[in-house]
Amino acid sequence: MPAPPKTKLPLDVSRAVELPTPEPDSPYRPRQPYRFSTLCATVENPDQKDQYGASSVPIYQTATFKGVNGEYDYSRSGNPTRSHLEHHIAKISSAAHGFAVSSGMAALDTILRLLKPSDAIIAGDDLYGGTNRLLSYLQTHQGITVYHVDTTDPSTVTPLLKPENNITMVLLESPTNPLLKIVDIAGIAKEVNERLPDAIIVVDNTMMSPALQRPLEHGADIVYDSATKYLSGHHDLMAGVITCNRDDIAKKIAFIINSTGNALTPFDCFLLLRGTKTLSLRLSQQSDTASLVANYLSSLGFPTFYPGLPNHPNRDVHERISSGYGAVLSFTTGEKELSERVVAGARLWSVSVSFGCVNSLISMPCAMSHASIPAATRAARGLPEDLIRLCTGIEDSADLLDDLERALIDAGAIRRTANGLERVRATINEAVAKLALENELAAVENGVVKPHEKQWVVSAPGKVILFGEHAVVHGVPALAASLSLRCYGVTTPHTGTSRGKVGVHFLDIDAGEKEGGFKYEWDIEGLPWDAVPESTLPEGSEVPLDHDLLEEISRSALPSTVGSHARQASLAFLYLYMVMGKAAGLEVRPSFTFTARATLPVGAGLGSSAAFSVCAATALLLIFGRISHSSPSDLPSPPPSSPSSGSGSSSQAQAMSKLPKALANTVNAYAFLSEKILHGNPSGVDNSVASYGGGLLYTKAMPSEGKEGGMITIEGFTSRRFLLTDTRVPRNTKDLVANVGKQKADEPERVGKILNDIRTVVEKASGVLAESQDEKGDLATLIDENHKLLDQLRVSHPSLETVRRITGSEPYNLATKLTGAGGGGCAVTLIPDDFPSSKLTSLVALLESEKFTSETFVTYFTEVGGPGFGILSPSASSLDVPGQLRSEEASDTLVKIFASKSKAELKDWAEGLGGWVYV
Ligand SMILES: Nc1ncnc2c1ncn2[C@@H]1O[C@H](COP(=O)(O)OP(=O)(O)OP(=O)(O)O)[C@@H](O)[C@H]1O
Ligand SMILES: C[C@@](O)(CCO)CC(=O)[O-]
Repeated sequence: MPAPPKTKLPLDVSRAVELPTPEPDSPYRPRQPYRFSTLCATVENPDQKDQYGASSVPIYQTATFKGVNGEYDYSRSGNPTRSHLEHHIAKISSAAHGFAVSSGMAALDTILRLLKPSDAIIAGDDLYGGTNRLLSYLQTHQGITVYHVDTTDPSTVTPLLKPENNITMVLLESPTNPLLKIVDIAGIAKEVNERLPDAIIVVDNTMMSPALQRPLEHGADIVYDSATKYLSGHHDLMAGVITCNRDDIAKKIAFIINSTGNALTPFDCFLLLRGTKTLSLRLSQQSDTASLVANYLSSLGFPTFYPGLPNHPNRDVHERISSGYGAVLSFTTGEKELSERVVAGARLWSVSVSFGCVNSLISMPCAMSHASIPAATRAARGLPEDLIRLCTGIEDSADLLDDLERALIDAGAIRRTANGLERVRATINEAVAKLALENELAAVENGVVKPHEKQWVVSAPGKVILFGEHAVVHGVPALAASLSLRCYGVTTPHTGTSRGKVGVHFLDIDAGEKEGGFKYEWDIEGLPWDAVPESTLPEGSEVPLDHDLLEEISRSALPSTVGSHARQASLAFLYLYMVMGKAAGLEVRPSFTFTARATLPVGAGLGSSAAFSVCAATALLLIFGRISHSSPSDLPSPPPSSPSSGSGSSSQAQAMSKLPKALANTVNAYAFLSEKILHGNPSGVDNSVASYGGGLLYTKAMPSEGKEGGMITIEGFTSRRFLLTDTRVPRNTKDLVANVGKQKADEPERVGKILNDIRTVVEKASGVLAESQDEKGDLATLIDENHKLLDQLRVSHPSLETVRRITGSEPYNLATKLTGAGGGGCAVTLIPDDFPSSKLTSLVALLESEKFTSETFVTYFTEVGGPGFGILSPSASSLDVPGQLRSEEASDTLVKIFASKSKAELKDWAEGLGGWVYV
């Protein structure tokens, strides 16, 4: 186990003037300003000398003071014990002003009273339940708009910083609780100051305390702490502190505290002052222990969230403004019940809410501190139900580790083997695979091996849209989820005569599988590189498609004989290759073949184009070395969620992810470009589902209408059963989407009404799915309604009506609708939980005997809600030639096997290749 980093405690020379530094002993050996622990221990206010020289600040336990012109008259307005405390807190927080109130929430309430009705506030989407509750109250009772965005991704904040949004406050917290996500406080503060100079930046610093982080030094206007936690340290009082440098803000805060009467009582001020004297000492030991525990859990393969771990996302951002990693960490076990057993089994770790105490605590946030956030919102925000939070105290770290280990063993989360402790459950394999992938990526980054000299294997899921297809292109939300049917992509490095060429091999399309698919190679230098603009990656939430470049590639790189499926797919691949290639500016451009094959039916409405696009984007990002072992984020992420949705984008993916979210954002942004080539005017729902996986309520951004897009994860969808029927009637999404667009332009009123009706259906369906119960069968009615509305948009087809007739008739009585673009392709049928399997078998037989073209219908009974894109970890692969994927022979063998497997075998074969790492 690596030794934990020692917590560095800060030395801030810039504050020297304010410090009670003694006179220099001699001009040649001047004294340094006091270090932080000295500052903590030294309670000294030169303006308030004690009349008797008391070493400890006395408790002025009095409500009133006699006289008329004295400094104090009434303890609500001021009290000497409180003045001492406030001076001390300001001193250790690099602040000009400090205030002490009755709790952390009282501190936030005081700050939020600076807002006026119609003001708007930006806040994170991974907030403490109490903060969330207070913000929700302000929204409903005070006319304040709250934009919950993923503040760990600054690009979700920037688009909101417009004067018309009336943002007057930005509320940040870093690391967040309980997922320890890092927010770039300094970066966001700079951006806010530039764009909205009047907006106030508020930071909740409770997790770090002034010992490890002083946000006022990094652009914050107001900082508050729940002093119940580290500042007091003993869980024997409730208190909140507020610090700031601006006199105008301080004046208002003093006014609010005096008016509301929430100032801290004298006795609690005394206790808090006493606690702060040991702050530095406590947090130093607590952080060191947290680091040990985090490394221990992570080495066992538990997904562990702690900023001190080498792979913690944005660790570098944290290190820029903090001097330690804190004493809170969290981890998941993979199962809620397992986590419950671990928590119940701990002895030394007390089961308790809150943190910051000298005693170690263990809790399950979803059942405790975050229980006030509704379950659906928690899920949408990516808070795993099995998350365990640990807050380390000052006990001996060996005792704490021993106690935790016993709890993990007793709960069945780990077991002893001859080789030591081992995590029970298959997920240990994922951890190994991830480690191997990271090593491979590190080797690429360190120049040991060129990324295009390696063979990469990637995959991405197809999708089923349950509600809202077509309408989603025009701004209506859609409900969709990933499928276990996937597209797979393999890159094979070129050697010999193929060097200098880039090729594609699409095994599923045009010539078809039997003939070996479509194969083509281009002379890399012969491609129209001059047509690629210098920078095609502008700032903003969406990367636009360069139609001139597309036209040029189409004209000069593809002969007219290439069929439409292969033409579109080749165009999308070449476009991404050239855009990334130009940006990479390599002397020798990567020479390889990209081979694609899917278990999904191509062009049947199950998102084959998006799965293909995500595979191509991922493979190319790997080839160009753009996927590093530290998460890249050179493309903007998806749009932030709307205030009404109250949730961050793709947050489920984020919390559960093994591949970083920033990477998923980059993949998704490129895949969206490819989808624009394949679909013409896509909504982005298909590529988002293929990138992030799971179930999504997706809304497209409509900049022309000033509407922001967003997505939230939906759980209820993925626990249901669906039967998919492919009518085998070929259709083309691009044409169908264009046709609906034309109807909308020609008949705005008729189409506008249909779109509105679809919106109502989607809203009702989201409600039913969130309830997770559908006793009245509402979902079936809504499926039927949605199909009829799609029929009015002229995207149904007689073959789809045949599926509806069969599934809807006796004895089945099931609801069916088209899915995807319609015009043929697939239909989706909802199968109730209690639907007998014998009936299902006879229904499938009936459907599979039906046909519309020369091919009979094909049914799929596939799982929904699986992971997003995946990368095969090369060194964890169990290929015939283990660990030698780089050799030409091994590469060749891999593609040959890939092409030779039957569709039915492909999934198991690909999964059996070794360790896959997914989003
Ligand atoms: N496995 C694949 N190999 C190569 N190209 C593919 C593959 N799958 C899809 N494509 C590309 O995507 C196109 C199909 O896209 P289309 O949008 O019509 O169907 P879909 O994505 O399955 O349906 P929907 O968008 O309605 O869900 C193909 O013509 C081809 O260009
Ligand atoms: C028809 C459509 O709504 C779904 C295709 O799967 C198009 C899109 O959203 O891009």
